[in-house]
Amino acid sequence: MLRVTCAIIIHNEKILICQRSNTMNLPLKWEFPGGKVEPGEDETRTIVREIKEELHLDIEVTKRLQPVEHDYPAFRIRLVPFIAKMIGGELLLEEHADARWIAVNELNRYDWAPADLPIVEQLQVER
Ligand SMILES: Nc1nc2c([nH]c(=O)n2[C@H]2C[C@H](O)[C@@H](COP(=O)(O)OP(=O)(O)OP(=O)(O)O)O2)c(=O)[nH]1
Repeated sequence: MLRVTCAIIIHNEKILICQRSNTMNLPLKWEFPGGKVEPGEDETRTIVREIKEELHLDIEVTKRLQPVEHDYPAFRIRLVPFIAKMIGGELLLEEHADARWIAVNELNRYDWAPADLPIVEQLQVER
């Protein structure tokens, strides 16, 4: 099973969502940014590292949400979501096609990676 972390980054009451590029797996799907946990790596460390590498942002994790398990045709994923706040840096996209700061009530306007749908639902309920 592929272990992946993702971050729901909050800043000025908006959430950062990112669109996967054409060349990535799940092309042009929207996601919460993050990436694969490396062997022996702590998940919190993974998410802080990935957000810095991919977006040039500094984050502080405030909460870990319930992990989601999802079966894609070619692999199975365990996606661990973290709520985080932006504490520094300036957004610069290293890998993604697009990124937007949006309100919670705009989440359902986007074409999400299937594994993210339970997280999107959870965020809307908790609002
Ligand atoms: N980052 C991220 N990946 C997600 C999400 N939902 C989802 O199904 N995925 C899938 C897409 C990919 O198959 C996998 C994560 O791969 P990735 O390409 O983002 O991770 P990475 O940066 O560590 O990978 P790599 O480029 O080093 O190979 O998880 C999500 O919300 N965020």
